[in-house]
Amino acid sequence: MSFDIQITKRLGDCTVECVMQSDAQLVALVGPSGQGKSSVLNCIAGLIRPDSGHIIVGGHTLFDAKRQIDIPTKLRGCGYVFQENRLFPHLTVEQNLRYGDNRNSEPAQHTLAEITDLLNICALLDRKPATLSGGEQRRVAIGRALMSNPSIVLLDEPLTSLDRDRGETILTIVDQLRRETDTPIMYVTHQMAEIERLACPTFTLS
Ligand SMILES: Nc1ncnc2c1ncn2[C@@H]1O[C@H](COP(=O)(O)OP(=O)(O)OP(=O)(O)O)[C@@H](O)[C@H]1O
Repeated sequence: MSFDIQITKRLGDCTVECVMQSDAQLVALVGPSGQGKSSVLNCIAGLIRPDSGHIIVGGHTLFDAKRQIDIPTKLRGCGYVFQENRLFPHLTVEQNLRYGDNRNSEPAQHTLAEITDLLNICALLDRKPATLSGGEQRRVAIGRALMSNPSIVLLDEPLTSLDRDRGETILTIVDQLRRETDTPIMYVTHQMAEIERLACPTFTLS
């Protein structure tokens, strides 16, 4: 099973509950703003700790409260594309990409050349993030995530602040990732149009 998740996490006054079981390589997590979607991604990435439950992705148990399993963040292999990109402003695009370079001992799934080609960012390698458009920054952030040889790709509202054409470019890249790799991908959005376009199983939080 690609995703077997059942967690609760208290955030301030509310408790987020996520239940997700799917064999699909790509799943979407949808819901209105403030419902806890990013917090679920943070739990999967190991940035915050659920209060209860388990997280199993691609057959790997990342967290299990009962069995006292809590794999450290750096060993979880999450390629996380944050809503706000979080590129390093003092590094060039190439240095940002190489920061994520093959952070585990597995053979690299993709070379720098393949990733820059896939994302159409070859011409940007010497530029700093501040000189890039929103769509270019998002593609570099996706590239950095892919360079880490991820076991899971987490995309947090990747179309935020992009116009329709640039958004479509990102959706095409997600489609390509789905076709060309078997890496589980979780796609967070609050836009039903994106879900319809990706045609993937969709989960909500309670
Ligand atoms: N450390 C925290 N302490 C208290 N409340 C928190 C904490 N982290 C998040 N929250 C609250 O939990 C709720 C869920 O936040 P989260 O960012 O996960 O939602 P989201 O669904 O991803 O929202 P958006 O779509 O706007 O990004 C929000 O109300 C947020 O204010």
